[in-house]
Amino acid sequence: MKTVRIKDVSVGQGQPKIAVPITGATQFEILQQAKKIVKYQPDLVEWRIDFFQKVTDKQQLISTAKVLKECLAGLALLITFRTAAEGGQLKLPVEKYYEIVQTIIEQRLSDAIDLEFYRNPAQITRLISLAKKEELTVIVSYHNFQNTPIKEEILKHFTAMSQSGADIAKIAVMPQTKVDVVNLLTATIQSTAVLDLPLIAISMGSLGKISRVAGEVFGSAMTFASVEAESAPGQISINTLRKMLKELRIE
Ligand SMILES: O=C1C[C@@](O)(C(=O)O)C[C@@H](O)[C@@H]1O
Repeated sequence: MKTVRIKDVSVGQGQPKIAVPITGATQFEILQQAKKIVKYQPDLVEWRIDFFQKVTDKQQLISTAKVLKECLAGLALLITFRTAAEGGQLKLPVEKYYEIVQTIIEQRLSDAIDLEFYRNPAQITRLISLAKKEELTVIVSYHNFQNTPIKEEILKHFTAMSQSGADIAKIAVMPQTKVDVVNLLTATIQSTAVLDLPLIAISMGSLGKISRVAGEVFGSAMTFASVEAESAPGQISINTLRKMLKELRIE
């Protein structure tokens, strides 16, 4: 599988890389969480800006990102605005979403950006190109907090995402049954065999926890862990996750 760099982190090779989300509502909370997270030295930090109360205030967004970057002392930063349509915290007109994402890219506020693949295709294509031009790594994503599509559909999602020009493709879905979890894992194995980009595949909730620890076996290149605050159901605390990833290493 092709590997992709986010800052100094090589994604798509070896153990899945650990990302820890920041979910603070205020700059104070964001920096408090960041300070705690830095102590655990994950591979990446994800700032979930849909949790940030001042996200629509451009100057606040820029200044908070700058202090956050300093606080992270060199750790790679991914910025994500998860829209309400895909399980995020804040309902905004979609135009505002494009505007916020554009600010992050143009101001180079992070090393990587999450772009929701199923927003307006022309806008997403434009933002992917812009991010590449500004040298941000692009993760295109699809989330479904209700259920897990059938295996053929997951394959179609990954294939379509791989053709978008993005660097990494991510799918996070909610299982209703054990078979849903297996289908996600199978679709991930099959997709990694034919697609030339790192994939991230997450089955959420307690039923899906296995997908968060077994990425090296099934072909998922990144996993999201918690330091106190979770950003999605089923996330495992970073210390536990580290032990499990180590145990499941393929020699
Ligand atoms: O896309 C993802 C994955 C995620 O939803 C999870 O299930 O761990 C957590 C989100 O913060 C992140 O943006």
